Amino acid sequence: MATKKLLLLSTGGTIASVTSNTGLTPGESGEDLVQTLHNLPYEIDVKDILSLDSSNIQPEEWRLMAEDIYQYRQDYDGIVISHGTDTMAYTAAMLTFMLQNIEIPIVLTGSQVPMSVLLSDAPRNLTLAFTAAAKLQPGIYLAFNGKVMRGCRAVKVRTTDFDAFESVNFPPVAEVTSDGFNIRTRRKSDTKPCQLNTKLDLNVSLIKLFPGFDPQIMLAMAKSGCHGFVIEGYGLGGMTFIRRNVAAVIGQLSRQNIPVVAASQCLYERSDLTKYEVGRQALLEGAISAHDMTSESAITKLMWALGQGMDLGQVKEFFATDVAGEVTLD
Ligand SMILES: NC(=O)C[C@H](N)C(=O)O
Repeated sequence: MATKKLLLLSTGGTIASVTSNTGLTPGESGEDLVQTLHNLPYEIDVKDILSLDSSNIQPEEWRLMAEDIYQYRQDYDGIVISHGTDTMAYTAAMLTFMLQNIEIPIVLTGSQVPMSVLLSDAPRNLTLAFTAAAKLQPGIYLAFNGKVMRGCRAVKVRTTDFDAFESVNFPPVAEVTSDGFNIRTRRKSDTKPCQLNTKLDLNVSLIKLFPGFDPQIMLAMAKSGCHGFVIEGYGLGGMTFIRRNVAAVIGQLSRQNIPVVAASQCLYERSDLTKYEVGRQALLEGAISAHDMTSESAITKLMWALGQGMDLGQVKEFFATDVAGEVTLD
């Protein structure tokens, strides 16, 4: 079998960070990272495209990554992106929407400890990412601490522990066990060609409900240009309706063609607005269920949907569609 040809796009993050007077900051190149790995049975090219802590990664950087992936996808069997962990799940979710039907595996990874530090988790995460990029079917993935998950299901759940990410509401696609690289789940492959689409509407907001939240703020935000909301409600997606009537505000926003997606503050399982009165009122007023999507996927999906010029009805339909494995619809 021919040796797989892989590309590393390095973007910074802790994995590439060095100590400075102003705190840990990216300073190592992709070549530095790859050189610390030994005996990888792949041909690896490297391009340094960014050198940022991922807290500084924003839609402009998502676009750059998506464009580079799109440009190089036919020259490589797989692409690895080294990236800070803080916003990696958002990047992974957004790339899922920007690069639908991608023809090769794209695997994001990073580390909790810089590559240059003894006992860092970087070498094994990067090795795992290259393995996943060589072996998995096409798609956008995140590889960390022995697990590879769908990018659109990943959530950062720990700030310092090596086990920083979890695959939420969907099992990891692959895991490292004593048998080696174990692929657990496969998805029906699409044969449609990949389309790069980086149009986004950034005028969106992600709100976490708390007792006492005044929903009038959402109307003020809409007035000053907010085009869509994701609200993390309680439990199955419940929203307050006495005194501070969130459901009624959702109705007002819906009548202005402004979508409100109802997600849950609970990390696991799903939002279901049909069960309780506090959910049904919101549903009747036009709330759109995020089902079992992560908030990272819900907000990036909304940015992308509005970027396509979708109206409220189309956004509703789009959220009832599984684009790339980000949602379970029953
Ligand atoms: N572990 C990390 O990579 C955290 C770092 N602040 C980043 O996201 O770039």
